[in-house]
Amino acid sequence: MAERGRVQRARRLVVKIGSALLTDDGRGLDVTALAGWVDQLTALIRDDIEVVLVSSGSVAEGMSRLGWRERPQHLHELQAAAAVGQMGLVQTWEAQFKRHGLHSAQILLTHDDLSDRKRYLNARSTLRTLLDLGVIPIVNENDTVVTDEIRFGDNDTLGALVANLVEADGLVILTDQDGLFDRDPRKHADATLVDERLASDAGLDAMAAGGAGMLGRGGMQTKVRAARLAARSGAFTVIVGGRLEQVITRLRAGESLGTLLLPEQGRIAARKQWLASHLKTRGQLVLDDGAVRVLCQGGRSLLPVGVRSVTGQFRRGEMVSCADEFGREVARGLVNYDADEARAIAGRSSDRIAEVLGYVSDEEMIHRDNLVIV
Ligand SMILES: Nc1ncnc2c1ncn2[C@@H]1O[C@H](COP(=O)(O)OP(=O)(O)O)[C@@H](O)[C@H]1O
Ligand SMILES: N[C@@H](CCC(=O)OP(=O)(O)O)C(=O)O
Repeated sequence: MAERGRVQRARRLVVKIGSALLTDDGRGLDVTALAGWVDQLTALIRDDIEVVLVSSGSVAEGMSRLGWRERPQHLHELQAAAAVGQMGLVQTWEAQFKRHGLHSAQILLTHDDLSDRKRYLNARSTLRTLLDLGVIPIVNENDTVVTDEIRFGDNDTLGALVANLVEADGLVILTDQDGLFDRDPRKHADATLVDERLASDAGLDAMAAGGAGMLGRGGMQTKVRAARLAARSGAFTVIVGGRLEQVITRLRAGESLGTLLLPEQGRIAARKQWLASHLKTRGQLVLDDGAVRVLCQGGRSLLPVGVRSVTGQFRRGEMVSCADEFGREVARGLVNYDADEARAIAGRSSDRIAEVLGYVSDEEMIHRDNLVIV
């Protein structure tokens, strides 16, 4: 109960909606329900809360459009269904947000996009730019091209990774049950709803052991796992019934709906710990005194102008060490430019990056969120 204020205070949320909810249990896109969620999300956005939507439903909607009653066995059929269904999904989301004068954008990701450092930073910059522009990113797995080796597998995991990517305060998972119960409520009529736990609580696994619904992929197991992943960047997770009247608005008002799974540490501490665990550095940036001072005071990004020299070979997104003029390490961080580019823009002001490189991917050499002082 005590922690519900976190949901009220959140400034950036990832909201994931499952297949059964979106497609009215496989009968086809539930436009009325979708419109209801869009109305509530729009109210959040008007309140200056940034929202990224993770929408499942492409396979379920594709099956419904193609008149398939049973989930196909072959991967290429599933992928074909996803391709058909994704059209309907994005069209419907777009039309609904347009009613409120809001733009939306389709983002299809594969696991590779988030495991490759460079693509990770690109995905992150694009999502951030969309949020800055007031556009609602609508994310799904790129089902048409994924194979088993490169799939997230379920959108709960994808939702958590997106929450890590955009450093969301929280992940809200809308599903067809009112939340996480102590046992599968489809099989046990006396199951009781779990209100609040630490995401790391080992007792949650046994509760979530029942499988998924007909249309979903992961059931509660993937939702609990997603909550643990989200907790790694300090985000809370709410698992809640998407059919509850005004569910998003009521959560936002602090009402105790669904199950709240909490991280053990705050967002910034979690991120810094994650960064600090990257032991291997690929190169070194030697900073001038001004830059060293600014970084050590904390909370500031490293700009190219403060870099005197660059050693080593590294790529955008890799970890580099930052040292003062005497070679003493002062910080580490994920660098926004390849080594050759970093050399070319070192010592220059950010507004000259375009002139030197022909493009600007970021104004900072290392963004403050990706920097840890040592
Ligand atoms: N302990 C539990 N509490 C709630 N639901 C559970 C539990 N164990 C298993 N389930 C099942 O998980 C299903 C939701 O997961 P899933 O079908 O993957 O939905 P979604 O499409 O929303 O991701 C529920 O319909 C429920 O039957
Ligand atoms: N990318 C798939 C998502 C599958 C999935 O995870 O479904 P769900 O468990 O309902 O969130 C689709 O759009 O059908």
